[in-house]
Amino acid sequence: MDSLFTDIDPSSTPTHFVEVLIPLALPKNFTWKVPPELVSAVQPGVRVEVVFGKNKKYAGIVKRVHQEAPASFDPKPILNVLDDAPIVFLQELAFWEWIADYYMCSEGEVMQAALPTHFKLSSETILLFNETIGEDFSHLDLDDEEFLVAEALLLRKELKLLEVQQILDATHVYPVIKRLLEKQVCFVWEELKHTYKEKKETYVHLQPQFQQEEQLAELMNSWSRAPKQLELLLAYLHLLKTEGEVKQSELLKKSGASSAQLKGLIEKNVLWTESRSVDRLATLPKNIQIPFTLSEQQETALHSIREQFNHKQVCLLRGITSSGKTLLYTKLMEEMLLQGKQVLYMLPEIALTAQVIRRLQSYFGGYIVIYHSKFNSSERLELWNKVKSGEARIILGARSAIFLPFRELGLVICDEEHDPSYKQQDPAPRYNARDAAIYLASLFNARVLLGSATPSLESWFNAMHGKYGLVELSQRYGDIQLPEIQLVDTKLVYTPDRSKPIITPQLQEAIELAIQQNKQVILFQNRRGYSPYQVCQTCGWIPHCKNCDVSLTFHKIQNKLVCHYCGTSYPTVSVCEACGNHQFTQQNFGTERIEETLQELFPKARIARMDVDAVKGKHAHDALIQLFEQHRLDILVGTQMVVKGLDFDKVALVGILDADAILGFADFRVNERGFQLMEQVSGRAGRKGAQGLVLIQVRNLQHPVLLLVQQHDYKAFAEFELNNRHQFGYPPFSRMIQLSFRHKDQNTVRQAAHQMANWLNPHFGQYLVGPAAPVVNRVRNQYRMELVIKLPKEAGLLQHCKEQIELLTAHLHQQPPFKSVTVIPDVDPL
Ligand SMILES: Nc1ncnc2c1ncn2[C@@H]1O[C@H](COP(=O)(O)OP(=O)(O)OP(=O)(O)O)[C@@H](O)[C@H]1O
Ligand SMILES: [Zn+2]
Repeated sequence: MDSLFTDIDPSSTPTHFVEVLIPLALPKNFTWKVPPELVSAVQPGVRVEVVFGKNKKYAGIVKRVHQEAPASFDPKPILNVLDDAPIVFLQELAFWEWIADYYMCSEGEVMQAALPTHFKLSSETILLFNETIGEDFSHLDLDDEEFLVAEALLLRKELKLLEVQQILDATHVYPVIKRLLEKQVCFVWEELKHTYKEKKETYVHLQPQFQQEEQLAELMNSWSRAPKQLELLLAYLHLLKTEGEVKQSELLKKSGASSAQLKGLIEKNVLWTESRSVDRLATLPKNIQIPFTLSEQQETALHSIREQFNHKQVCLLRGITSSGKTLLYTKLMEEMLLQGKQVLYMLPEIALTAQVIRRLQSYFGGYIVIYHSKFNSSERLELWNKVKSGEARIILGARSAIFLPFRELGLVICDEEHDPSYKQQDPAPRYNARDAAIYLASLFNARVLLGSATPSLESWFNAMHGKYGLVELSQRYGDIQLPEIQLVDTKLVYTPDRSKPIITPQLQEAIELAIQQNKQVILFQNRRGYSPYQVCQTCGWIPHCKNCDVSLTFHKIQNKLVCHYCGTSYPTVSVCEACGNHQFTQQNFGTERIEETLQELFPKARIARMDVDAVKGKHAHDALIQLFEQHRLDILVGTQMVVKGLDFDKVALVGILDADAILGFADFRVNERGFQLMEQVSGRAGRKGAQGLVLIQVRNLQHPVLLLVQQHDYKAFAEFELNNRHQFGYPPFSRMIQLSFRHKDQNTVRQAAHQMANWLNPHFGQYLVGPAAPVVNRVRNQYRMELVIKLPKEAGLLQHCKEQIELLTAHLHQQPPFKSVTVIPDVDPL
């Protein structure tokens, strides 16, 4: 794909122009002129240095080289070409264009999201000195200019690109920086979003000369008189086989050997050790080892998927919880690997746990690489290059992995395809990775497998109407029954202050029984913190955030009130600001309070909480999962986090503590979300051995969704809910675009939203909903209004509507009072 523009002849006279993407939200791409001496170096996908605006410089990406002089202005020349070969392929450029177009943002914004930091340079960029390089640059082969900047970096530790400009002749800066980055003299500074500590671990490897079986056998034969060493080596080989790679700590534990004995083997040049960050991309041997065979049902399903792929690009696999969907994916991945194709395997971010990673690594060794948001920029770059070169073959990643530079993509697997976290909310591009992946795959003529026990209604609808293929797995692996679901009526439970009971007697009994039988329990509540709000007992006053229009959540452990929208925390209140009274009640309950209650009820049980407060950073999350997996915990209480794709053997009981809160949400997707959540969390129970039990605590027992969850009847649910959607013209029967208006003044934002609605009215009047203030109408001191357009699925209508919105937004911004109103379009909002 590294194709050059072959029709460009540098000696010919016509002027060449380039359309360049720069990382800004511009209404359209800009054009620059190519000076004759640079013509031979420009091609789509390379970076060029350009000046934009008064004096801002950017490294932009060439999208197109052409000879059509712009009619209305004389373009400035590009200053430099930074890359010899394209850093992105033509497919990426086409993909970015599609995303920008479909999700209504600029290609520059897509580029900003897609590229590793390392590639993104602008006048604002800050360079950080790489301390590990030391003070001696002699081995780095720096030229004079590189040396000058390296010296300055050593001295100052960080430099703005503008400052580098002052050090060097201004025309040279970007190419010099590019080379210094490649030589790792410096890094591009990026805002550190995750401040967890890097965790180091020592890994043990076999020296290459013993990786051949014969040599190894010979070595072990010669050791008959060194049993301890032999034992150590055997333990090593065993761990290698089961775990994929060997940690020093585990090896010593398993073999019972001492560090001195291990050191002996290292000195003998049999083993070697390496200390690396746990997240660092593992360099496992490249081999495939798939130790299981599919059940008859799984085999049939695999067959059907292949069959569907013969004539459909996308296939939906609906397999009930614990039916073994992962194993089907594994077989398909193996096939792709053997054909020399790449596979993108997507999972929601929080499902990307060590449990999943370890399993896949044991099947595919070094063929598999992992990509998620916790990686730092050099790791991302390393991975980027591995994908681009084709070395990485199976890419396991979260949403943003769709932006990697695939070379020969053959298959995309989107697991838990219904998961809302595939949709990026902020900032632009507000894409849905599942849907975007389907477009991406089409550029490669690759296939897409969507998998879920509870598919989104959009995908189900597409499968029902033949747009996608459909394959089903309707039995759990090992023919275990789906768990029995019982409803517990919380109205019948007395509490002194007439609040909702946290743990009903029935649930308490079931937990006791499970623990007695040496089983585990998962409890689900979709609220974190201690209590969602405190209410003044006398006048009903509730403490609110000063920046947002929401009540504050009490966090008992920190002893603070926290706003879950902007993150601001406040001291707890003891005096009502309205009436001066001192008595408050805690309304409802979050995970913190449940944990506290459990500790009182089950003082001997080992209890842990899994929510974003309890597991800051990925390691804490993984550590908890491991504790639970090893049965060093009895009860796990958590939010959404406990729902995603976890596979534990010993969970006999699942409790859903407040189903009314799940089903009482004001959103047209509430039933769908409720069904998915309850079915998925139920699915954690009884995966191995005996049938599990689920208790759902609820007031409104008559809710139709509950009955369907109880019967595990996804199809009936889908039919019921599709009926509702049809009646009210919601997706999948329409396409939605949501316009969000934000401004610090409430009147201005209201007027702007109404103005926009009036303008849209003649064309789209019958499809407009609102404008209206959302439930939380002020966040971070910005007032919000929303206008929703529900478009019938008619050819051309969506495009026409997007064009109108863009036009009218520009128009709105020309009206003086609305100049600074932010208008955010969101296509297919979730
Ligand atoms: N053919 C098989 N051989 C051995 N074990 C299997 C087989 N199929 C499934 N299993 C086991 O059954 C369990 C459930 O499989 P898996 O996790 O793939 O289910 P799933 O369909 O992804 O469920 P969920 O949607 O709940 O995540 C796993 O522990 C898996 O190893
Ligand atoms: Zn707030």
